[in-house]
Amino acid sequence: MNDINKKTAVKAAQLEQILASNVRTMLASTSMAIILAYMQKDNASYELLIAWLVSSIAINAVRLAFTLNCLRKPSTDFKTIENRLNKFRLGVVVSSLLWGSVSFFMFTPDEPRHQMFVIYMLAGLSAGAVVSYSADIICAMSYTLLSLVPMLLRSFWFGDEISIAISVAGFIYVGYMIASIRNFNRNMTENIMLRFNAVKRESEIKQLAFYDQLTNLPNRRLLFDRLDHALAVSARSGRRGALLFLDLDHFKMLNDTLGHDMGDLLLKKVAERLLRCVRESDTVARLGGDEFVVMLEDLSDDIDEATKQVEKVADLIIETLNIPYMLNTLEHSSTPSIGIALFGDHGSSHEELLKHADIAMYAAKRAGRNVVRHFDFTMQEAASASDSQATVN
Ligand SMILES: Nc1nc2c(ncn2[C@@H]2O[C@H](COP(=O)(O)OP(=O)(O)OP(=O)(O)O)[C@@H](O)[C@H]2O)c(=O)[nH]1
Repeated sequence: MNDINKKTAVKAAQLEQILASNVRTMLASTSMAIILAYMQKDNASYELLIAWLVSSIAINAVRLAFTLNCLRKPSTDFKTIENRLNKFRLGVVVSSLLWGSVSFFMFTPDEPRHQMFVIYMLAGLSAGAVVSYSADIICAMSYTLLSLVPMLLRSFWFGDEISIAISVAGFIYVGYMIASIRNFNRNMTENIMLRFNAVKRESEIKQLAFYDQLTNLPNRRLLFDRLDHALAVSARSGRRGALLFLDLDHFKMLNDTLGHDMGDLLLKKVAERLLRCVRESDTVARLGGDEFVVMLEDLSDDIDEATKQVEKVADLIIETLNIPYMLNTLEHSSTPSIGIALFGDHGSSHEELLKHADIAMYAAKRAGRNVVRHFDFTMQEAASASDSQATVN
């Protein structure tokens, strides 16, 4: 997992967290703006108060609409996430500047109760910001500092003894808040990384358990899983399916003459070509060595029609795999032998189907290779007879 994925995961989680709490925050902030404006109606210029209130409500409405839009259309793209985070931060800065501006026109040293009320409101708001915005240190810090500190400074310079005491207490409070924001933010980032690493490990384990490491195709275990599912679906719907068992001809010779690495390269190229021959809903698996299996699903319910459909794919595979390969600088020709077994007609369990497709593939080898053979039960008798012959000998 690369750095960009890690960064994206962290930023996405940060954004998700701040967006999730922002609807509540916007409603609380708007209510507090209305209450504050009402309470200060006799202590500030009426025009300024109305302008401030309207601006606060407008910016909160824009931020709310932005939040709802992001929540409705989540993104996993790094650039989009970063862009949204920056816009969100801009909204936070504008909001906190508006709250900070309160210190210029709602500063009432002659009305200590009102003065305390304003400071109490701003402190409450910034405490809310620690909870809501700590996932992003820039949002949390700017909200706390820009909204509360201007009022504390004014109280300190222009207030009486009690205002100065409140201001000093306020600065201690801001110091605690900054420490909390940093702790919360560090813990959250660590949590995100732990979650991210756990997901990454899980996907690596799945990859090892269910996929072939050389070609990245599903392995035998995943093929059987999908085959069991496909057989159940086919039995219910009546739509047929098929297994194509494919073995490369004289693959050993390539290994012996050009080396194992060239053999590996051919196997990878064969896997790529096979994937191009089938629909996305079909499965191409590697059983091991030079053996591949293609599982076709959702074929016609009519046996003749289904047989034609499978033959068409098998012919396409033969044609595609017969095209010479470039193995580094060497041109190499390879052919496959293919055996076909149809769901239901040639077996109703994964073991049976695979065995029958394998028997058909051996019939294709015996027929001279680079051909397709359909399974029929006489092949099985022949295979059993030759097995018993081998045992007797
Ligand atoms: N390069 C490479 N070779 C492998 C791998 N796994 C198995 N093999 C080799 O694949 C070859 C399989 O050969 P076979 O299918 O038995 O024989 P063949 O030469 O293809 O002959 P026919 O199948 O009868 O046409 C053996 O030489 C194995 O050692 C692998 O992961 N990479």
